[in-house]
Amino acid sequence: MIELKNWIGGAWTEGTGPRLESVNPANGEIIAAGSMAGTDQAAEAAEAAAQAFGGWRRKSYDERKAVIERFAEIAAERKDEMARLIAQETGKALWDATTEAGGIAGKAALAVASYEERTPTREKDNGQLKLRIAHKPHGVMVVIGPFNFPGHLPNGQIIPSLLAGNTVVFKPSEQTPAVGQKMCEWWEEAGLPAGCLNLVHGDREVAQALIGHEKTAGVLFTGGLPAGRAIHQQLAGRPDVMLALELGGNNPLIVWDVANADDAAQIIARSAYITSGQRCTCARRLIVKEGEEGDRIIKAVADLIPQLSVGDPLAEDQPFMGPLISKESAENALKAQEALIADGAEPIVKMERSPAGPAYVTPGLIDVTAMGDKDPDEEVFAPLLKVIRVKTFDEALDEANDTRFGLAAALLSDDESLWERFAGEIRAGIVNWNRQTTGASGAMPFGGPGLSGNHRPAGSYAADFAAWPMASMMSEGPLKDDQAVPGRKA
Ligand SMILES: NC(=O)C1=CN([C@@H]2O[C@H](COP(=O)(O)OP(=O)(O)OC[C@H]3O[C@@H](n4cnc5c(N)ncnc54)[C@H](O)[C@@H]3O)[C@@H](O)[C@H]2O)C=CC1
Ligand SMILES: O=C(O)CCC(=O)N[C@@H](CCC(=O)O)C(=O)O
Repeated sequence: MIELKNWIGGAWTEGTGPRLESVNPANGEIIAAGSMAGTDQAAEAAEAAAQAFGGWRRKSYDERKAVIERFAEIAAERKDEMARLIAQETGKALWDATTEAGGIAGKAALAVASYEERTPTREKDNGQLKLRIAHKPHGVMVVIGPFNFPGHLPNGQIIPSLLAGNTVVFKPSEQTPAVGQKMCEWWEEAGLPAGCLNLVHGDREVAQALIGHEKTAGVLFTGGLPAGRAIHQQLAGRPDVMLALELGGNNPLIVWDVANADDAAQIIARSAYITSGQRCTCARRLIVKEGEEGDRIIKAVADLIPQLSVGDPLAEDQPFMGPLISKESAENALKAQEALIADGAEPIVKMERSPAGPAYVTPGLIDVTAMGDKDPDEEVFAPLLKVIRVKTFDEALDEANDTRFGLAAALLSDDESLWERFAGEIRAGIVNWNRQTTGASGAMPFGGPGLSGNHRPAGSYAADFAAWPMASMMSEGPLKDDQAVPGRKA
C-alpha cells in the first residue's frame, strides 16, 4: 500500500489532519493511506512556496525549462507505472489510463511551445522609442485537481506555472491522492528546487485554507460547478488573485444528414461513454432529426451499447470502460436517471448497475424529448446520454445552445454547409465536426463560456494565466526631456 505524505518545502511530512484513504473503485481495496494535511500545514506549504519564489523566478527561462524537460523524460520512461496507478485509483480502463499517462509526459513540449508563442518577451521599435512586452509570474499558484484526470489536468496547470517562474502548492482530489503524489516524487527526482512545488493532501477545508492564504497569488481549479462557485465566492473582493476555473458541461452532439449510422454510433459512444462518462467533455445530449433518420441513429447507438464491455480496468482482455469513481457516484447517477424517468423521460437503454461491482454501471440512453423544459440543465457525471428529437436544423442549434454551460459540442454531418452554420452559431469552446466531443488537443485552448469556467481556458492558453504582462516604453541614450508640453515656459 502507498503511504500518503505531504511534500512541504522539500520535506515529506506526515499529515496532521483526518485520515485519508484512496480506494480502488473496481474492487474496494485501499491502495493508499495516510493523513490529510492540517490547515496549519497548508499554510506552511504556501509559505514554503512564497519563500522559493524569488530564487525560482530569477533562474533563467532555460534553467527552468531544463528541469521541466527532465520531469517529462521521467514521465515518459515511467508511463506504464503511472498508467497502472491511474487505472487503480480512478477505475479507468488501462488503455484509457495509458493515454492520460502519455499526456503527462507530452505536456512539457506543448507548454514550452505555448509559452514561446503567447508570453515571450517581445520588442519593437516605433521610430522614436522601443516598446517591450514582458511577462511576469504571479507568485504562489494553488492548483486544485479533480479525480477524473488526476495527473494530466493538474499537470497542465503546474507545468505552465513553473515554466513562467511561479511556485506552486498542489492539492490533488482526495479521491485520487496517490497519482498526485507520484508526480511530485518525479519532480523531486527531476531536481526541482525545494519549495517550488508543494503537495498537500486534503479535502475542501484544506483547499479553502490555501485559497484564503495571504501569500496565494493565483488559484487554478479544475472540478465541478458547485466547488467552482464556492471558490469564486471565497475570492470575492480579491481582484488581485488570478483565478482560473475549468468546470463542467452539458455538452450537445447534433447528428444531421449522416449516411453511415454505424460510424456515427461509434463516435457517439466515444463522446458519451468513454471513461464511463466521467470527462467534462463527454456528450450529454444527443440531438437528432425527428423521423426515420433520427430513429436510425438512435437504433445504431442502442445496438452498440451491449457491445461496450464494462469490467475490471486491469483485465488482460481490456474492457471499454471500468467503474465510476465510487459506489456513491454510481448510486447518484442511477438516482438522477430515476428522477428523469419520473419527470417523463423514456429510457431507450437503461443505465443499470453492473454485476462487476457496486461502483459499476452500464451505459444508458434516455429520450428526454417529452420533458421539454423539465429536463434539468445539469451535468450527470456518468455514462448517461439524453436524446432530444427536433424537426429542423435551426431547432437543433437552439437546443444545443440551450444550456448554462459552454464547454464542448460536436456536429456529425456529411454536409459541410451545416458544419459552417454550426461553427458560426454554437456557443462552446471546443467545437468539432465529425469527431467526438472528447479527446481535446493540448495544442489548442481548453475551456468554454457560460458556467464552464471564467474565461481563463487551459490547454495551450494556460500560458496566459500563468503570467501577467508588463508594457515598457524605452528611450535609449542619455536622458533628455525633448517632449514639448503646452503651457511650459522655456
Ligand atoms: N473543464 C475542465 O477542464 C474539467 C472539468 N472537470 C469537472 O470536474 C468535475 C469532476 O471532478 P470532481 O473531482 O468530482 O470535482 P469536485 O468539484 O468535486 O472536486 C474537485 C476539487 O475541488 C475540491 N473542492 C471541493 N469542494 C471545494 C470547495 N468548496 N472549495 C475548494 N475546493 C473544493 C476537491 O477537494 C477536489 O480537489 C466534473 O464536474 C467535471 O466536468 C473535470 C475535468 C476537466
Ligand atoms: O489541456 C489539454 O492538454 C487538453 C485537455 C484534455 O486532455 N481534455 C480531455 C479530458 C478533460 C476532461 O474531460 O475531463 C478531453 O478532452 O477528453
